[in-house]
Amino acid sequence: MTHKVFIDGDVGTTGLLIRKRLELRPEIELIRLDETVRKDASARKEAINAVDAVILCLPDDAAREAVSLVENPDVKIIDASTAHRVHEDWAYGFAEMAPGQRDEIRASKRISNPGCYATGFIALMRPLVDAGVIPPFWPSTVNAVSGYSGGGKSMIAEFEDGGTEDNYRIYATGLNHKHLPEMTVFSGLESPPVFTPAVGRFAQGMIVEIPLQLWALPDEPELSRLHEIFAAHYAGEAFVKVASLEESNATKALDAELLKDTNNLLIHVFGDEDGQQARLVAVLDNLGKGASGAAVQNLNLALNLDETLGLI
Ligand SMILES: NC(=O)C1=CN([C@@H]2O[C@H](COP(=O)(O)OP(=O)(O)OC[C@H]3O[C@@H](n4cnc5c(N)ncnc54)[C@H](OP(=O)(O)O)[C@@H]3O)[C@@H](O)[C@H]2O)C=CC1
Ligand SMILES: CC(=O)N[C@@H](CCC(=O)OP(=O)(O)O)C(=O)O
Repeated sequence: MTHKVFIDGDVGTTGLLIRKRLELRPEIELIRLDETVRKDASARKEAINAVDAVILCLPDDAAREAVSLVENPDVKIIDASTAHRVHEDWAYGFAEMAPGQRDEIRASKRISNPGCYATGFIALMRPLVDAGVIPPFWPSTVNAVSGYSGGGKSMIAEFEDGGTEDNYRIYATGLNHKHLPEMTVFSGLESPPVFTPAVGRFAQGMIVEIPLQLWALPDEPELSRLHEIFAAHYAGEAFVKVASLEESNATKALDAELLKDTNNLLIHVFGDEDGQQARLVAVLDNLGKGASGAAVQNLNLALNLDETLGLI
């Protein structure tokens, strides 16, 4: 049995990588629009309503427009944009986030693909909040650096065609990054973190990290307790791995490009010798587990296929 899939925006950064992954899959029949009509609403509407699943790889407004074109009650939509991430009728497409999330994705016809930074932050924060080690009122901070492909075609052109000489720059200085709503809702925290993103002169990959003063937390947890929580939470997961404390202890530096071209996310729990401070670190590919890999994982779930098909 084949499943018909339409990627709306399949020549963009995220869409193209999803297409490359799906083109190799015999059980997927990709419906494509000719270049001359790929932005034409009536051509898109016809494609959207003729398939089993649609993956939206569009700017937010175009994603909202695409959803308004749906008439087929059976079509499943996976939206890679920010438009529906905290919408209550949409399942948040982070299967590993919490017990029951994978089933919610499987059962839903509307799935939002998480933001790349949000994936790293929630992967680190949610298990600790659920375990009661970090209280919901905790005033959190998250620091991150992303490859420039995170800014889509325009940022890729900026870095590759001489539009900027920046090697590393911070941004979102107004503390208003678009991932903050999903970071807050799905971490279990009551207030948004202080989020300090940066972009570097490399195409793909990212590091997201949460610094913690362990002595200030209500139960003054030991590093090993945090590690135990992550190890138990992600046990058996194909795409989220937790480095052992020994490995983390031996890791003196970490490359943001470590997991590029994969759908993997690696967690390190680093700490100081006295057990007073921790750096919780997630490494992932902004275009992998942070975008196109996660979209393919969600598509597999939505179509009731093996979740790992077509992914490394
Ligand atoms: N890059 C990343 O790391 C991540 C991106 N995302 C999200 O995925 C979505 C796509 O991002 P990304 O691939 O980076 O962006 P790009 O700018 O690389 O691609 C967007 C594509 O959408 C096309 N497009 C724009 N408007 C329409 C329309 N009305 N109808 C049809 N196609 C249209 C663009 O056409 P044209 O080629 O003519 O400009 C372009 O090909 C965004 O919402 C983004 O926020 C999510 C996670 C990570
Ligand atoms: C480097 C860079 O600019 N990154 C993008 C986020 C990319 C991403 O994952 O965000 P969406 O899924 O919400 O598009 C940004 O900070 O806006």
